[in-house]
Amino acid sequence: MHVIYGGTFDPVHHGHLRMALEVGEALGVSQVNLVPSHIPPHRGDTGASAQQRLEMIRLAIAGESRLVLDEREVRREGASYTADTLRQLRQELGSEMPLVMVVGTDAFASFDRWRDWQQILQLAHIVVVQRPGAGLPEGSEAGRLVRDYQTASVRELQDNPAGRVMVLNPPLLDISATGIRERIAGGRSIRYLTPDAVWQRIETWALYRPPAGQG
Ligand SMILES: Nc1ncnc2c1ncn2[C@@H]1O[C@H](COP(=O)(O)OP(=O)(O)OP(=O)(O)O)[C@@H](O)[C@H]1O
Ligand SMILES: O=C(O)c1ccc[n+]([C@@H]2O[C@H](COP(=O)([O-])O)[C@@H](O)[C@H]2O)c1
Repeated sequence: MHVIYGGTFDPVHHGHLRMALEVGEALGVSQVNLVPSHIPPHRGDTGASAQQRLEMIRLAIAGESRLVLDEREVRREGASYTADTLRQLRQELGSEMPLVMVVGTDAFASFDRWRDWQQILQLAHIVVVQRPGAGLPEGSEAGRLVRDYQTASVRELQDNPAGRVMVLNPPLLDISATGIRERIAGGRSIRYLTPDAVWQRIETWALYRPPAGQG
């Protein structure tokens, strides 16, 4: 089973890293592949460049063999559409290998506005991770997919290449990249929200600070 976990990672933090390990363990895989977006299709500018976000992930996962950095979206450049990434992976992995995309409920809530979203389920399974405070809106397509496709067992993901939706409820850390950027902008500490090597790099690069004169 090949598991990918996409995100903006602006910056990567302990919430992402713990969630990746929890999901990897729940699915019984030895690796979870982190796929940072080059340009997230649905957001404004990122605070850190794509290369800086890659480097922070490298620092965060150094020495952790269960977490792997997949740089394909940054190398592809342009807007990063998940459907493109999954098509590329499907070609590489062949038609039989189970392919899983992990996504939090906050991001999955807008799934029916993702490019080629109907094709995504033909390419991969989706594991939806329930984030506290981020439910799936009543009557939304995302909510319907969870209800209609929801599968009970990891076994079903293993036995099929794509097309199942599974909801997981692992213990999560209440950390967001927005909270980290806001703390820095407000002159507060972000220590212990992200690995020390990432925290130090953010300091060195002076990321996420307000432009001079506005701080
Ligand atoms: N603390 C967390 N625990 C579990 N999953 C998380 C956590 N933070 C983010 N995620 C999930 O990680 C993926 C990538 O998220 P993203 O890079 O946007 O991080 P974020 O912290 O939500 O950032 P932002 O605050 O900028 O939106 C999404 O699927 C999101 O649901
Ligand atoms: O492909 C799309 O249209 C699309 C739209 C919104 C989000 N996504 C993906 O969802 C993942 C989480 O997004 P985000 O904004 O929480 O970082 C990330 O891998 C994005 O590329 C993808």
